[in-house]
Parts: sequence; C-alpha cells; structure tokens
Amino acid sequence: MTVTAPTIDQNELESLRREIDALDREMHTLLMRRFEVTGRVAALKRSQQSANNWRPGRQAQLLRALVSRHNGSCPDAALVRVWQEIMGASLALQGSFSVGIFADKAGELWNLARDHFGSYIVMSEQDSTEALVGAVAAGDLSVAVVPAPGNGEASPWWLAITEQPGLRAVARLPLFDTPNRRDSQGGDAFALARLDAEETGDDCTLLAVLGDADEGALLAALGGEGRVLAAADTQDGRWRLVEIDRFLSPDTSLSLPASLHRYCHLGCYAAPYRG
Ligand SMILES: C=C(O[C@@H]1C=C(C(=O)O)C=C[C@H]1O)C(=O)O
Repeated sequence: MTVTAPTIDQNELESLRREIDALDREMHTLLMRRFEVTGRVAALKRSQQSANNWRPGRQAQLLRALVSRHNGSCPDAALVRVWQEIMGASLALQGSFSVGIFADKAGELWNLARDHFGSYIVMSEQDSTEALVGAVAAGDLSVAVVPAPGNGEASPWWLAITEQPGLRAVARLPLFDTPNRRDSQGGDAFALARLDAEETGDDCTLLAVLGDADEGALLAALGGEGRVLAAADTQDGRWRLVEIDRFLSPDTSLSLPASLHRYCHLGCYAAPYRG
C-alpha cells in the first residue's frame, strides 16, 4: 500500500510566506531605528567620557519587562537571546568594550558570556582569575567573567576583589537560563567590572565576611535570605562569601556580632530570572 502525503494548499503557503517577508521588513526597519537611537545615546555618553557604558541593571530590567509582557508561541529563551544580541551590539558600538573570560575546561563560561553579551563583543580567554581581576582593575578589560566560586581555592577572585575598591560583581550569569546549556548543573559565573551598583527591583548582594560564626548565625546577622557560596581560610581567619537576596547599598553600614570581625561589600546585581 502506498501512503500519499496529505496535500497542502500551496497558495495559502505562499501567502503566509509573503506575510512573514512583510513582517521581517517591518521588524528590520524597527531594528535599524533602535540602533539609530542607541547611536544617539552613545553620542551623549561620549561627551560624558564614561569609561564603561554597560548598564547590566538596565539590561536586566529591559529583559524582565519583555518576558513579562510576552505572549504567544515564541519561547522566552529565543526572545531573550534576540534582545541580548541587540543590546550587546549596541553596547559594542558605544565604544571600546572587551570581556575577558576564565578558560574553564568545557568552555562553558565562554558560552555564558557570548549568550549574555552577544556575538559582536570583543571576547578573550585567560586561564587565571587573578590576571582577569588585575586586567579589569587596570582598565585593560571592561569586564571579567569568572566562575562561581568553590571552596578551598588557592587564590579566590572574591578575596582578590576585596583589595580592589571600585571593582565589583555586577552581574550573575546566566541571567536567563537557556535550555541548551552544555552543563546545566554548574558553570554559573559572575561578571566583574568597575561600575556602580544599580538597583533593579529584584537584586542580590555579594559580601565577604570574616569571622567564625556558624552559617545560621552568619546569615541571621546579615538579616535576610541568603546563602554561603564559598569559604576560604586565610592568615586573618575564615572568610565566607555570602549572597543575600536583596539590594544592600554599598554605603549601608552593617552592625555585626562580635564573632564576625569584618566584611566587604563585593557588589549588587540583578537576581537571575526565576520564571
Ligand atoms: C543604550 C544604552 O547602553 C547599553 C545598551 C542598552 C540597549 O541597547 O538597550 C542598554 C544598556 C546599556 O548596556 C543605555 O545606556 O541605555
């Protein structure tokens, strides 16, 4: 028995394709207009001599707004990816912008950075987080993408940035997770830059805290929901890296119990999208 494929209405197909072509032209016209406007933003910023034009908080707000008004069958991940490309290219056109990425074995951080900044940004790899921190502090890189820390690292980047005033964690990647990540179990990263904290309405704060208090007492002293991401024993004692689930301005002064001797504010950033 021969099976014949159902016939489709060729005329209707042609007409739908013409509709798509017309929509593409409209979308393209809007895209060119958007770049014309970001070009004007760039011209304004040039007169301000800003060293780093990236606004990670504004980008996160823009993406959240898009996702929350989104409807229909285009997947959120595809929508976000398109806008990340657009915003990355706008940023690249605003002046020199370069991202240095820690070279992990699987290349996962490179993928995270490219998803976040788009394919037009200048990216390079280095196999030392120390070198990356030094390069951003010296202004040789705009951003360093470093791995989410683990315990017992020889020279953790989060302790290195306690010595670098002005250098902060400004984004956590991925901001929006994508379904086809190579390693969905790990591979989270932080973006470090010399930028001021921007409040977005749903933020996290990263603190390094010195002292022996147990984890529960430590989190309670910081007055909120949070988690210890890593610990490191140094000559000064035990440092813990804590992420708390709210925006804590770098100017806030926390009063900590005696078991905690010192803390450093390491940055605020948009909370990864929780869906
Ligand atoms: C255009 C700007 O600069 C960058 C590009 C953005 C965009 O294309 O929407 C948003 C934030 C910035 O990272 C801006 O400052 O608004």
